[in-house]
Amino acid sequence: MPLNDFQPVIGLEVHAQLLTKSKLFCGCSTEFGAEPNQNTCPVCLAMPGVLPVFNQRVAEFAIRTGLALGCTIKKTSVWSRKNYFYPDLPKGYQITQYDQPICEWGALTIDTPEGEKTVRIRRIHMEEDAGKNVHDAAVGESLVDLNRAGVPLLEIVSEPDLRSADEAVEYLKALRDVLVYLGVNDGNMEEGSFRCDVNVSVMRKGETQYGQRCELKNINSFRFIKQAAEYEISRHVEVLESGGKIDQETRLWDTQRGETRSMRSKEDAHDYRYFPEPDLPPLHLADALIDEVAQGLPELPRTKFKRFMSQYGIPAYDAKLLCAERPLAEFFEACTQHYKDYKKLSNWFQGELARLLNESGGTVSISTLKFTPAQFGELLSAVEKGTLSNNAAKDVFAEMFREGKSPEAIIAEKGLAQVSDAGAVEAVVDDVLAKNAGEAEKYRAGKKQIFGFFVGQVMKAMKGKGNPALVNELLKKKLGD
Ligand SMILES: Nc1ncnc2c1ncn2[C@@H]1O[C@H](COP(=O)(O)OP(=O)(O)OP(=O)(O)O)[C@@H](O)[C@H]1O
Ligand SMILES: [Mg+2]
Ligand SMILES: [Mg+2]
Repeated sequence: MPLNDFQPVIGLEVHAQLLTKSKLFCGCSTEFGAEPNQNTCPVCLAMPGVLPVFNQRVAEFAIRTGLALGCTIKKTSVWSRKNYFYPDLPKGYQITQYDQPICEWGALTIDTPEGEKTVRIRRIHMEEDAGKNVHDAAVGESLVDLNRAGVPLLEIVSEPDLRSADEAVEYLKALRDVLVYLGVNDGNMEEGSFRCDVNVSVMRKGETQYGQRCELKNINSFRFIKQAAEYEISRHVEVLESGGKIDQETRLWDTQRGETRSMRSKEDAHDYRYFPEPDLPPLHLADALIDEVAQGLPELPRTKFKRFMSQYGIPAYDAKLLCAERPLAEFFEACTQHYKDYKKLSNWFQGELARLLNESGGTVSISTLKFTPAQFGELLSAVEKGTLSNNAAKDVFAEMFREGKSPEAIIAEKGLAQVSDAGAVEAVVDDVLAKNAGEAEKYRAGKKQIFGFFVGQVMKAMKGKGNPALVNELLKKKLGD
């Protein structure tokens, strides 16, 4: 298998749209989904003579991201012009950062089958997004929407430290989780607010010199990223095995055909004729601002995940699911104040809660739940105490989810309380055994398989509300087991 003779090498450039209200250099809204060209002004339309004004919030978001990823925050960074022509870029250049970005040298830890791995992050810089070309084949027109022009982006550039498509996907998932936790990005790949260029090369095993890379542009799902990277790795191996050579290229992923296709030969930095942006001074950051941002950093997903395992004694699988989203993790922690069997609590999160959220089709989220952590705790405690059967608890929970009533009120209203009073259950057991004396005789004589029949009779008499453990226990006792 020739593939095994080669080592894939992958480096990722992530473009993350920042969740600021206004654009990078003007006051236009960054909101997604507005009518085309609604969120524009002379600055982002690139009218002659306009000047950019830097949105300070963007620096705060960049610092927050840089600190979370362990980067050095540069006290001085510089804006540059990256020149290229495209219809969605009316200025003819993009304002970005080049040789002096705001953050340098950080890292992100990911899980691989071989254990934890640290992927180096070379740089994070701020830049403006371009507009969007919309190709309408039906009318045979290409249209330009400039709502996105000037929306702030962070470009987060990894070192070529990834060694497989799976590792690349792990890195992207971990990075997306961090950005969403920080509140700087919404993580939405479909809408393009989290996008990624995948740089792929291969080298023969044992070599130290990296091969020529190809850059796969803007792939909008983890699944496609994995497919595209794997396709590209095989393509490189095939070309090299047959004596060919890889050209530095920008390639597209064709979802329909499941293959990558050449788009253009990859430009080198000199093609862009980068130079310092004359309309913006270098950005100087005060220590006080960096300190303030550092103070406000939340606990990050990986730290939280590890803490959940140790503090609550739950398996990695559970901790991972619970920490996938910050509101979910926070709600779980709030519930732990009211119910102490953390594994059982986690099971309810994965089972009933996840099911109901899913069934709501997105109309209910963790942040809009109608019941409180205390009520969730009350419900589970009622099951624990035997006041409520597990099945009845599911009905009560669904009602809490829909109506936001307290479990106590629902249990009373629906008459769901389970009978755990030994005297009351015993009376019914005695009655059932008296009415079925013949069957009881057979049981005592060895026909043990009819035990379920007695349980059924007792439950029927109690309209399903007998505490099952107690019913079983008393029946066994009375039947002489
Ligand atoms: N031989 C290689 N194989 C795979 N990836 C590589 C290789 N060399 C560099 N890379 C990766 O390619 C990416 C280069 O990104 P960078 O932003 O520095 O430059 P660029 O792609 O030339 O610029 P642009 O932002 O204009 O696309 C990095 O993520 C880096 O890790
Ligand atoms: Mg880049
Ligand atoms: Mg690139």
